[in-house]
Amino acid sequence: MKSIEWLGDALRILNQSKLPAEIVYRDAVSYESVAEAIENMEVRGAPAIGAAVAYGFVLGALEYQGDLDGLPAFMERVQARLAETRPTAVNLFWALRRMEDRLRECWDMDDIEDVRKVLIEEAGRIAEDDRRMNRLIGEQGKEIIPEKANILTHCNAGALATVEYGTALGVIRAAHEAGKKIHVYADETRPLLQGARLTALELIEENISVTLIADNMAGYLMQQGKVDLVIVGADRIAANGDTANKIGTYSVAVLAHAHGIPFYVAAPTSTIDLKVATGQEIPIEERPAKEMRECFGVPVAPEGVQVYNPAFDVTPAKYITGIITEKGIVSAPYSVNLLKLMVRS
Ligand SMILES: CSC[C@H]1O[C@H](OP(=O)(O)O)[C@H](O)[C@@H]1O
Repeated sequence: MKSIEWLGDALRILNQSKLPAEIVYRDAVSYESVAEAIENMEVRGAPAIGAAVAYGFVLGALEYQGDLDGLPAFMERVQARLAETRPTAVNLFWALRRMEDRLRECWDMDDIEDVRKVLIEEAGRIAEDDRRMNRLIGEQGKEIIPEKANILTHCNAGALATVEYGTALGVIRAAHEAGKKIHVYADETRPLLQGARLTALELIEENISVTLIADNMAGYLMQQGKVDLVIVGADRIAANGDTANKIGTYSVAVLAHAHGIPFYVAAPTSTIDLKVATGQEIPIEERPAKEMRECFGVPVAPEGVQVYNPAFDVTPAKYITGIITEKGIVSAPYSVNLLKLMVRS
C-alpha cells in the first residue's frame, strides 16, 4: 500500500483514516483537497506529509489561471494554506521551503508551463529522496537489531507514514529481510489507533511476526523481560536531541529507561530541526475532542466530558539511546553529534 501516488495531474491519497476496514482513495486535483486530507489525517506521518504538501504546492501551480506575474502572490496563498494544516512535523515546513526555493529560481522563466515542470520535478525529488533515505535508515538500523529480538514500537512509522518502506518500520523490515527472526510488539496507540490499524496491517501483510498490545501494557511487558529494544519514528528532532513523536512515546521512553532497555528513534535528517534548541520549543498539535470521545463513530465517553487531546509529546534526549538516520546512527551528546551529522554529505 502506498500513502500517496502522483498521477501526473492529481495526487492519489490512500485514506488511512478508513484502514484497515476499507481501502478508499482520494484523487486530489487541488491544493485545498490535499490540505483537507492532511487535516483529516487521511495522509499522516511526517515524511508522507512532507511529500503530500510538495505535490499540494504543485497542484496549486496547476490550478492557477492567471498570467505569470500573478503567480507568486497566488502561490503565497497556497503555501499559507498548506502550512496551517498541522504544526508539529517539521517535514511539512521543510518540503514547503524546498518548493518555494525552486519557485524563486524560476523568476526568469517566461512560460508558466516551464515553471510547473520545475515544480513537478522538485516534488518528485522529494518523494524519491524519501524512498532512498528510508532504505538507508533500514540498512543503518538493522545492525543494532539482535537476532530474535523482541521489538516494541509505538504508533505507525511505516510505509504508510512515508512515501515508501518507513523509518522505524524500515529498520524492522531491513532486519526481517536480512533473515533476523524478530518479533514486534505494536502499541495500539490511542486515540486514533495508528498502531492497531496501520502498523499491525503493514507487518501482517509482510509476514513479520507482530503482537498487538494496548498502550497501557507496555510497562508490564518490559517488567516481564519481553522487550529487548524500542524503536519509534519522529515528527521533529530538536538540536539537543529532544524528540517529538506520537503521544505516549515519552511514557514508553521513560519505562524503557527504567528497565534498562535501549530506546531508538529512526528518522531522516529532514526531521532534524537545528533551529529548535530544545524540545520545549516544538509546537504540539492539539486535536479535536471528538477523536477522544468517540472511537470511529462509537461514543466511548459522555458527550459533554472535557477532553485533553495532544497529538504528540516530547521525549528528552537523555532517554534516547540513539537516533538512526540515513547518514548514520548518532548518540549523545546530540547537540554536537547532530550538528556533525547534518554537515556530513
Ligand atoms: C515516520 S514518522 C511518523 C510519525 O507521525 C505520526 O504521527 P501522525 O500519525 O499524527 O502523523 C507518529 O508520530 C509517527 O511516529
